[in-house]
Amino acid sequence: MKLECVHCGQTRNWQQFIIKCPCGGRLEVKQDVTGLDGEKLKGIFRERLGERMSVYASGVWRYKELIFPELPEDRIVTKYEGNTGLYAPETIRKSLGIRGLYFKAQSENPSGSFKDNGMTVAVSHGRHLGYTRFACSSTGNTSASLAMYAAMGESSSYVFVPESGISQNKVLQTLAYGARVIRFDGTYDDGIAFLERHAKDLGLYVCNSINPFRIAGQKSIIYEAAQYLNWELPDWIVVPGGALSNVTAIGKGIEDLWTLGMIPKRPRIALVQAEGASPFHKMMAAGAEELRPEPQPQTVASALNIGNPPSWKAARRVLEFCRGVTCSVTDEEILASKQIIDRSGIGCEPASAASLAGLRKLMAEKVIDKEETALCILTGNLLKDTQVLSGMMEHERMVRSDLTVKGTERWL
Ligand SMILES: N[C@@H](CCOP(=O)(O)O)C(=O)O
Repeated sequence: MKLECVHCGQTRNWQQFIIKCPCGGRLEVKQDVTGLDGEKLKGIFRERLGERMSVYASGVWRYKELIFPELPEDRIVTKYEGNTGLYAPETIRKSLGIRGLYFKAQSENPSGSFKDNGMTVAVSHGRHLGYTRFACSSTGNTSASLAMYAAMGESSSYVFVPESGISQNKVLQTLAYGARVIRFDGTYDDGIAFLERHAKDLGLYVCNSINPFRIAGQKSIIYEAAQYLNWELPDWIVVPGGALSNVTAIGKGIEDLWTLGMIPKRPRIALVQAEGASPFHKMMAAGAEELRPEPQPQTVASALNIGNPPSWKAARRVLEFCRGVTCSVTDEEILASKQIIDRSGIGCEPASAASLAGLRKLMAEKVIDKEETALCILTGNLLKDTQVLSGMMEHERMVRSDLTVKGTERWL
């Protein structure tokens, strides 16, 4: 495994980790999977499904050969992340009129979001290199995940959290795991810029998705979905997009499976952004060469409140590889889809519901055909954002009762 700069192409080994190449480019993990035997791997991954309390019981480290083969097992910090549900909600499928529909609930991860898939790898790597101080900029899910793994690894975490536009629950979760929370006036993007400039001097190991080990771990989301579906993925993978780490990781994961002949066809990716924070979609729709950052991103889906997504170049490359499309959806569309997902019993945070909102929109626009199949990625847990929930709460569904059988017609 090597780290390669996406800008100048310079490579370094994974022990010589830095968050940004001296030329200013971002680093990517380059792993040559061509020597691996896809069929043999399927057998190994199948056997590991029976593991309990070993690192291979994790739904990330089950795929270690494709993620970080060099890392010694005893350096892994795991909470048996991954292993999340794949659901086929029949009522929603029927109401959409699509041939097949799945939800992959990354919200069922130990800290309640998909960040755990990547964080276990980043924190394990950092600790192996000898770091004891970990940091991130966050709208809340990344910080909660980092704080949890840092605590598991008996290390410290320092998280930079914007003063506004984020969910208080996530900050409380982060504090509860013992992180030092540094609040600031600005956006997630400002926090990233600060860490890129100062983390090295402060001795901090950065755990945002600009860290390529996060992306390597998040590839497991699509490996797991493929394994659960007997190595045959649906026609479309629908992914919400803020910082764009998920779409990047899923695209790279698909590329690995395809290169190794482990899947018979390459699914397409649909990337969905919230309208008030959609610089990537705007760039793609305009056929522009460069992303124009949005200084004031604004959406009810707080996890998507990102105006300058760090992974946009990598995301564009994977969309090319997967013949991807992009779209944006309004806050109203997001909340309407969230209600559908919540009432199916699966539940999710607002950002996750952008996937279903996007699927509905792309079907209405006939980009996705009803004869096709789709898998929506749900990124965060329903209880991650109770502020939004109380705003949505329908009080007419609550009634008072004096606990006598009289008046039951009001609620029965
Ligand atoms: N929604 C994210 C913001 C992006 O974070 P990153 O982990 O991709 O850097 C959050 O939870 O902070």
